Amino acid sequence: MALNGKTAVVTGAAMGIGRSIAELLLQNGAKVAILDMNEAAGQSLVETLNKEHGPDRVLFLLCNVESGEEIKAAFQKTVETFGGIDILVNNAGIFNEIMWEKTIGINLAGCIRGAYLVIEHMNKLTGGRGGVIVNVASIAGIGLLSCCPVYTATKHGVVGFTRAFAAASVASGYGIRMNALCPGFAQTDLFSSVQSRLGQFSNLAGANQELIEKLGVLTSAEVVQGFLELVTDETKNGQALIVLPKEKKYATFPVSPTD
Ligand SMILES: NC(=O)C1=CN([C@@H]2O[C@H](COP(=O)(O)OP(=O)(O)OC[C@H]3O[C@@H](n4cnc5c(N)ncnc54)[C@H](O)[C@@H]3O)[C@@H](O)[C@H]2O)C=CC1
Ligand SMILES: CC/C=C\C[C@H](O)C(=O)/C=C/C=C/C=C\C=C\[C@@H](O)C/C=C\CCC(=O)O
Repeated sequence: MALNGKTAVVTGAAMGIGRSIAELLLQNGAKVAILDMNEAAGQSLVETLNKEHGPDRVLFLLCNVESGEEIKAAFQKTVETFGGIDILVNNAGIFNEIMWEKTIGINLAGCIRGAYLVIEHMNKLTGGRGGVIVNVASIAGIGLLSCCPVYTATKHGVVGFTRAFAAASVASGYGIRMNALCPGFAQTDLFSSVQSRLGQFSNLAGANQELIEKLGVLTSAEVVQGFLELVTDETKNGQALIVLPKEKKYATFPVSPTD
């Protein structure tokens, strides 16, 4: 898929990794709808991006991914403004082992909500032109982080949903690909807040710090280096791309009887 002229929706794009993804898409010629619940940050970013890329390439829509109605309205406004949706990036996420139900509602349920609500705009069986969905999971969706079992569970859920949705879409003829981006630690507001949101297993903060020192910390710009291939390479479907400071690699999974 060539990006020039395509329309992308990025959730949680007012800052952090989502902002870097939106900027990369704009730099490659796409039009971008930025969905976020942080109105001040979203409006400020759009003003910046309008100056850099012109007034008709980027749109900010206030949207909480915990609400199906808000996602549905944002997708409809995007279609009315840009004429369709070719790319969805389910990026919005939080880290909070104390408010763990909220973490599940945003990281996993928010990702599923976005995917299921964008189908009507992409599905080739109902007049769509196909498309690609990238879910921002984490390397904690492949291995585990003992200090945060709920966050780990949400990201494992995102990876599992990605692989199963990708297979179902092919089997159904939707023409929609789905892949997961699985970064390691990255310097963002979420990362900075982790220590104060560890909850049940906050006693393991030291082990987490050792892991951070061992693996290093990515910038948001480094995180999205692998993102483009998940969108543009039409052979990538149901894949999970791990991005660490020293390497990028596709995760491998045990062969299952249903493969
Ligand atoms: N920072 C890190 O170390 C890593 C982050 N990730 C994942 O990357 C994604 C982005 O995280 P960061 O950029 O680090 O976080 P961040 O906190 O810097 O940015 C997250 C953005 O999402 C928005 N957001 C949060 N909840 C929302 C909701 N309910 N509805 C709409 N927008 C919402 C926030 O307002 C913010 O603009 C998350 O899914 C996170 O789990 C994955 C691996 C590593
Ligand atoms: C404590 C959580 C800190 C930040 C949250 C952030 O959003 C995030 O997701 C960071 C994840 C970082 C994980 C770093 C290392 C994980 C290591 C083990 O889980 C091994 C994982 C996978 C091995 C896969 C492989 O190498 O093939």
